[in-house]
Amino acid sequence: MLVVKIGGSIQKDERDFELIANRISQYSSRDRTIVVTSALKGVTNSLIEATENRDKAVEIVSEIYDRHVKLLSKIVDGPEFDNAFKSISKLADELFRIAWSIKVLDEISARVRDYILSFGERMASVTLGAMLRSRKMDAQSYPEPLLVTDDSFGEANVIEDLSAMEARKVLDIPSKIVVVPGFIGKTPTERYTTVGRGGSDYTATLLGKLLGFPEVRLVTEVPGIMTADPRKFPGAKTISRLSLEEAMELAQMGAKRLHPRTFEPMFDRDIRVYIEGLYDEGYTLVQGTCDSSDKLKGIAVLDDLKLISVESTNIVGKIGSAARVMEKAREAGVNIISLSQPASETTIHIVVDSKNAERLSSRLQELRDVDSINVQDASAVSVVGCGLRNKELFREVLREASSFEVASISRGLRNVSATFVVKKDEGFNLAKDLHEVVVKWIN
Ligand SMILES: Nc1ncnc2c1ncn2[C@@H]1O[C@H](COP(=O)(O)OP(=O)(O)O)[C@@H](O)[C@H]1O
Ligand SMILES: N[C@@H](CC(=O)OP(=O)(O)O)C(=O)O
Repeated sequence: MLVVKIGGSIQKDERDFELIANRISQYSSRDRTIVVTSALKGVTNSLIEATENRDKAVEIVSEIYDRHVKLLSKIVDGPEFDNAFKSISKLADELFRIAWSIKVLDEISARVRDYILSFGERMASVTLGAMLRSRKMDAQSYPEPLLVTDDSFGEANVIEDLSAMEARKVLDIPSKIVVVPGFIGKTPTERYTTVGRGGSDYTATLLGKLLGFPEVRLVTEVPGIMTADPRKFPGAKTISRLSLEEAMELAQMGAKRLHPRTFEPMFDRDIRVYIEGLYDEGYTLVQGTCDSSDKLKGIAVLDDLKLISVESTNIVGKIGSAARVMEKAREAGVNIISLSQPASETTIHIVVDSKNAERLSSRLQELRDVDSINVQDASAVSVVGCGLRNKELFREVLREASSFEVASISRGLRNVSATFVVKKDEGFNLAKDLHEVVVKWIN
């Protein structure tokens, strides 16, 4: 029994669906398969645009509907086409009605936004299921969420015991393959929610856990998790195996745009997760914890950040000074990406997303006892690998970093990562140098 997740990046055209059908056929011939699908490539972004540019919402929905119908006409035949066309048109009618209302009212709530986003994955699961059936595969679509969540719309938290009951419903469906939507959930009162961008990866691993399936496969456009983003680092190589700690660190820092919680369900469960390419052979296996053969695995770069330095000689030794700074971040609703303070306690460095910097720094100005607040462009470059626990390897990484003006160094989960905060214009060069060290040590 296995879960196979089909990413949005590989759902563009007929050729993609031909390859997807072959891949699913290969896995389902060996075992019962739950297929988790993302929305077609770009559809979630278009739906988000509809919620933001509300005067264009109807037009955008119309394009999304046309795209699904055109695709269906190419990949689905006969009576399967008629059924799928009816289901997609019914979903589109519902979506058109919401698009009209947000256009007319020019207003939207977080709940309605998630409701709108849910259509991407629901339409995709109808499309993919119909395509498989039209190829005489024993498949069924179940285009409703299996995850039950709280009502934190946009980043909903999964309620595992209720989700497990909901998820088991698919086991009663007699087909060998069941296609379900990723990314979306519903509250116990049946409101649609979403679990955050990239959430289909997380849906797949979570279903693996909830259904007790030992294997999860995330099929995507790159042949596995690579030593760096291949679009920016042409020398990036596929990582053959990642320990759970390494995978969690890389996911948190945005590698393969994985949902940060993708690997959480693997804790204390014996689940193997493969990240594999649709077009090129190659995969990454995520399994187990660090072992002695693990060296360095990859780098990740966050390069649209701001470093906010709060300086004051009045806060030295005062209990609660750091807490007051953090409280301002909480009040402003700003996530802190990295944080450091020297032992002299004269400065607190906070790294945040650029878009949040102004909001936080203006809140920080309200603090008494602060001499100055400086804001500068920054990048955070992280190296990941269990080998960083080894002094020799860590020294080699530090040697590379020492050619740059490093504002702070911090270590991640179980010391398997090290993050260097530097000026934005130095970020790429540091990443390039560290990537060379990683590629030298990758095993
Ligand atoms: N370390 C990395 N390894 C692999 N891909 C990466 C990495 N960092 C960034 N990426 C990018 O992630 C993209 C795949 O993620 P995504 O578009 O979310 O796929 P999917 O839609 O299939 O889930 C790739 O196009 C790649 O450029
Ligand atoms: N469609 C959602 C969920 C998802 O996981 O997509 P993808 O598999 O394309 O990363 C998103 O774009 O965030």
